[in-house]
Amino acid sequence: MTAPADLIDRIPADHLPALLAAMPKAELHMHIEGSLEPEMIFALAARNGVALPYASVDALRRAYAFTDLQSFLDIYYQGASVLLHEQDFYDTAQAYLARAATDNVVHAEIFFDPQTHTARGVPMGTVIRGLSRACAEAPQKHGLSATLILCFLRHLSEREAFETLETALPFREHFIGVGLDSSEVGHPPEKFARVFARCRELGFRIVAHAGEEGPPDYIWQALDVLKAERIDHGVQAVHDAVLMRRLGAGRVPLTVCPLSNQKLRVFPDLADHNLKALLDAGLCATVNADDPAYFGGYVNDNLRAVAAATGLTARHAYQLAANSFEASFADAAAKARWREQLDACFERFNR
Ligand SMILES: Nc1ncnc2[nH]cnc12
Ligand SMILES: [Zn+2]
Repeated sequence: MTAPADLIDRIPADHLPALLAAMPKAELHMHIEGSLEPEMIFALAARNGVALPYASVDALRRAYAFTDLQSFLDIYYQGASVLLHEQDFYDTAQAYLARAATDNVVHAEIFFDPQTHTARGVPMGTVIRGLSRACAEAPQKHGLSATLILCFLRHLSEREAFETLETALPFREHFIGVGLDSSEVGHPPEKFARVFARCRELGFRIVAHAGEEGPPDYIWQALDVLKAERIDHGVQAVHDAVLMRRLGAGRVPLTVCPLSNQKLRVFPDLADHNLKALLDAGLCATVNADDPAYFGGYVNDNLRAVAAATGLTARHAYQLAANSFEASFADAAAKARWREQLDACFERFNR
């Protein structure tokens, strides 16, 4: 069943914030290291005896004044340095999953950056076991399903990516796919062509950050060279009409992160964000939090803010939730179940 358009259009506009919060949704673009709230960074630093270059939680929060992606990444990698033990990774994922459930997230595909940790001497197994245990418990504990996607850091070399893949393979049943993140400009997807070819041979799902700050050409490379099934961000696609047609015709999902784009000055004024244009062009765009602890909000905060700033309607809301299910790597039965929950939610708001 699909909620009929006229039913959706009868939902009063002032119900939209509540509808956005209540509707079931999948979150497909969030970095677990980016869910470390300042309080948790300080608590883990104390637990593990890690020295931080900030005197207090407030001082750390005051440092979150980013000018671009790199200015954020420098602080983000520093924050992740408090994660040392399997329990730290478990606690971090568990805190995110509990929070996501309150936003009516029914399914999460979670990025992790192993190189951030292995470079500090943390074993790969420590990272993956901790995160994976929290994901495995999520259905019972929080009523949502959760899986992991391993991301390669694109500012590092192809060789280091291959080494990371090798080190992670003994744990391959714990992650469903691979992605590409970190400093985009100057590190095009084609730098990792051979790594991703190997990952495809191994049967991993493929995603890549592209077109966050980088040009549309990076999105083409992610699609044609890496064979990415989803593009993370992708908002620069609007500058290439041929690419827009390709993304629309192929229903290639874009995992868009509005508050991230605002805070990293991709769209300094959220009113200028192009999410609505992407949706109205028929693209499979979704809304996600990226790094919620750093950018001022979780997925519902993103939905609420971008809807208010750009004038989204109930129909856009329905499309965003439906797109998030379509774009997920879950099986068809789960997708059909979530779609029914979505329709039931919209029907409740119509009464
Ligand atoms: N927005 C972002 N872009 C690239 N790499 C990231 N790692 C964490 N957040 C990221
Ligand atoms: Zn991201």
